[in-house]
Amino acid sequence: MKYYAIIVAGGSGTRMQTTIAKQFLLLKNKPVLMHTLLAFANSSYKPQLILVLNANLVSYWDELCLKHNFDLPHLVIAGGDQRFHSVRNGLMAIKDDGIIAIHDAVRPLVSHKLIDNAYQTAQELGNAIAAIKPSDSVRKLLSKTNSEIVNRDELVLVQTPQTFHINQLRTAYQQHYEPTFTDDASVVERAGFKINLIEGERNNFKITYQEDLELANFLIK
Ligand SMILES: Nc1ccn([C@@H]2O[C@H](COP(=O)(O)OP(=O)(O)OP(=O)(O)O)[C@@H](O)[C@H]2O)c(=O)n1
Ligand SMILES: C[C@](O)(CO)[C@H](O)COP(=O)(O)O
Repeated sequence: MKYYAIIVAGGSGTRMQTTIAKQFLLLKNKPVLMHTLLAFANSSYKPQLILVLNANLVSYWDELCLKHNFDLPHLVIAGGDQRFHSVRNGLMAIKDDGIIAIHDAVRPLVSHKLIDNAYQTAQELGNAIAAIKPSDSVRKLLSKTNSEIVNRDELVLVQTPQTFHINQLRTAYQQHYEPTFTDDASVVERAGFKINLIEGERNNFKITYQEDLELANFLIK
């Protein structure tokens, strides 16, 4: 069986409001993205790595690799307008069958235990989607001035890795893009496949705002 990981890093990080996109910012003297690639490279499944980047930033990435002596083998693919298009571009680079994990470049604290569980469960069940239970209370906005409580026991917060038999993901990504496709599970579910949740990790948060980067700097080893 062949194992792959697509690390999506084609976004512009608008919510972070930094000049350099968040995936290139330094965490313990190394770009966020390098920590993420190393997490997958060091997992038991040793996946082949596919890195999706904004086409305009490929030479910048090459410079960063030289500067940080980063020589981990990986294939670089140009991203697209939305995360959906970036994943699809990465997927098109793979011709074989096997098991594929899709992971946000900006979740560098993902553990080897979670990565290994994701590959193993997807191999057995077709897919595996990391998720955690909300620890805050949750309310639904009804209007600008009105809201109502939601039963949080019926909700989970979805993370990556989202891991699939490649054929399942290929079938799903033949669909046209829809704004509700905010992750890979939503695309695969729309194609008619059952989604299998696995236990995610609280530390596997998505670096989105400045405070997330500060917390990641504190936690990363
Ligand atoms: N066209 C896009 C958009 C997003 N991503 C990637 O998808 C992951 C999750 O997206 P998000 O955290 O929303 O990143 P950005 O889109 O960069 O952030 P923002 O929404 O704040 O602009 C990130 O690793 C991001 O680089 C991507 O590969 N291609
Ligand atoms: C894929 C994801 O990280 C799962 O939580 C999330 O859906 C990405 O959403 P964003 O709109 O790209 O931040």
